[in-house]
Amino acid sequence: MSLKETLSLSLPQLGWRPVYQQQLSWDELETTIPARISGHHRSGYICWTENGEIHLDIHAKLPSMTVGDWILLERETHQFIKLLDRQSLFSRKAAGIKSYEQLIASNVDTVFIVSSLNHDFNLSRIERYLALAKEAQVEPVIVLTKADLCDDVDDKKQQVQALNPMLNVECINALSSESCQSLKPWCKIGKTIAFMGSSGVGKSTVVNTLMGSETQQTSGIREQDSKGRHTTTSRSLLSMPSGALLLDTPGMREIQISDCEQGIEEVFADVANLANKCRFSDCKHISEPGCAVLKAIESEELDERRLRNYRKLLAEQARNSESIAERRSKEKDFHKHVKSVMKEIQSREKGY
Ligand SMILES: Nc1nc2c(ncn2[C@@H]2O[C@H](COP(=O)(O)OP(=O)(O)OP(=O)(O)O)[C@@H](O)[C@H]2O)c(=O)[nH]1
Ligand SMILES: [Zn+2]
Repeated sequence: MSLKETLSLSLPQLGWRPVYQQQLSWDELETTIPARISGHHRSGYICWTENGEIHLDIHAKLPSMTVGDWILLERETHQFIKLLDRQSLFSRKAAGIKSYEQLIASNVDTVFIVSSLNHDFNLSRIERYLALAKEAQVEPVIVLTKADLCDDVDDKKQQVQALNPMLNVECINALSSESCQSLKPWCKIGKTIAFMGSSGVGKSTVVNTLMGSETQQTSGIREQDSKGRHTTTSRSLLSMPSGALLLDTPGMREIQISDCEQGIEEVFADVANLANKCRFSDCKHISEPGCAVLKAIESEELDERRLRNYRKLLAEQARNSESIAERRSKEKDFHKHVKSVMKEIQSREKGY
């Protein structure tokens, strides 16, 4: 482990706040320092502290951790002490397997769900990302890009707003710094932000515009290794000119719906509320008498597309969770098989 020179950010600039501080005992206040995981490599974690960067080697006693996590390190030796409770977590889970959870990102304050206003505009896709954000317990902001290429910006904005009147929806030209100013309220000092959205919608463009001229400097902070050579270490947490922290991992961009029922139920709370009013408690809303959902569609209170997407996402998340579970169990079987073969070889070698 070594302490390296890095951009020196104060604890509040790193996202530290009372909810983490409260988790420290009197003893820990004296003997430990807080550190935030800013990168993850095969051999270890890159941790940011108030006094610079620390590399934490992976060893068996470490819990499963991810970029964005807050941990405590022993003040002098920088030995790992504990992982602090997370405020939010993006992960992939497999249904029925408690121990299997692939962590993607934690302690994100705001996720920008990016969708473009041209031919990629798709309400169902936005709902899918909303479900992921809800499941992770992160505040979503819908960012509709390519406003400069769209003739009916207001109409499309209203369609998105109709998904939920409480939703924050911003329409921008991602190439214009002035236009991106509308995202600034979520990019304040110490706030951790992330981006989701399909390919080509303009995520990198928004990031580059928000980063301004500092992109190069921040995305690959150059540092010297012991021989004085310049090396670049990849980090997934980047400090932005506005003072916010951008959490950008490949996992975040590729995230799929799995074991996300809670998130889906929250995004489609209106459908669930209607379903509660159906005459039969096991109503499938297909052709049953007294179905409140079908009645709402008929009276145009509920968009049929929304019901279709609700069903589709529920089915998809069940399928994805199952396939993760299946793969996991095959992996386990394989490891068991390898172990038993190794045992047999060993006992043969010993001449039993
Ligand atoms: N005119 C205009 N072009 C935009 C806007 N946002 C993005 N673009 C263009 O759209 C293309 C794709 O943008 P990217 O930022 O690479 O999209 P992305 O979401 O990062 O895509 P991936 O990296 O594949 O995930 C680029 O050519 C951008 O210049 C916008 O608001 N207005
Ligand atoms: Zn019904």
